[in-house]
Amino acid sequence: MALAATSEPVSTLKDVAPAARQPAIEIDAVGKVYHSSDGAVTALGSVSLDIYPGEFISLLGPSGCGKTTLLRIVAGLEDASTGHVHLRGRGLDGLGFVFQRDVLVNWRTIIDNVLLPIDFKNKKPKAYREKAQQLLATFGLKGFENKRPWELSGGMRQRAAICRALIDDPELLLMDEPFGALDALTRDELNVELQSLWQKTAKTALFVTHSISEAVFLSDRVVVVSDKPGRIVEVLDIDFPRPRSLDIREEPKFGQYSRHLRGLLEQHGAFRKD
Ligand SMILES: Nc1ncnc2c1ncn2[C@@H]1O[C@H](COP(=O)(O)OP(=O)(O)OP(=O)(O)O)[C@@H](O)[C@H]1O
Repeated sequence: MALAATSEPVSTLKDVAPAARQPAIEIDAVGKVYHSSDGAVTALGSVSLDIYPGEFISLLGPSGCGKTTLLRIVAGLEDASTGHVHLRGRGLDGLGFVFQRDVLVNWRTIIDNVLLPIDFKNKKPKAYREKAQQLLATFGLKGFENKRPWELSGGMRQRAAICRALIDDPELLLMDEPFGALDALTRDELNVELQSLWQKTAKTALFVTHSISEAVFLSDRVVVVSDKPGRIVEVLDIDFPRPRSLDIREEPKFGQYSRHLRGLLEQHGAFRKD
């Protein structure tokens, strides 16, 4: 395990057969400048990263460093000012997105919220209803299909939002701090459920978080992004076998990874002294 900070981002994947080495997501020198009434804000410097099929990658960085911006550019919700993103496979049609807040539609039932992407894509919801029911059952929401979002807890709503992201069987799962607003126990529970689902379905996952331990627990690689304008300062391989239980957080290696990442975040602006 090499934990030394490097100035060059590392984006190679070990132990992968050459045929599988085509990235699922290629982020090539992506930069973003926002123009507002207060002037120009450079949210992202120049970010390059290759993400391989079936990888679980976390973006970890200080508030405002451009993590959401990068995710939105990958999802095609935002244009890059410079550089480009290339998605293999189904492209944007193969994306599932889970936002910071669940953004469920209050006037739709839970199952109809899960079916929303199917409606948007003008596919026949009937064919997907059984799948929606299965997904909701997998995420502990059996019996809540016909409730409205306000009748569910925050954790349950976020589970429903994950089901919605999965309904059209995406190849790429983009998640923007999906568990940030949840209590610690629910967050742990959902981390384990997410890992299990990701392992079963072999999706490529790009996950934004502020939590060092969540990033280490879930990821194959943790990408550390510097303070605004965001750039990659290091990509850390997390070498724990899968499936991982929450007990790995007690292991010395987990502590080493966490300390190393905390040190990088301190160096790169996560803990301001002002
Ligand atoms: N639409 C916009 N117009 C102008 N500035 C924006 C816009 N969206 C984001 N920004 C600015 O770009 C920078 C990066 O924002 P972004 O939301 O990507 O950061 P982040 O790392 O996801 O933050 P957080 O972790 O707090 O969610 C911030 O300074 C933000 O104020």
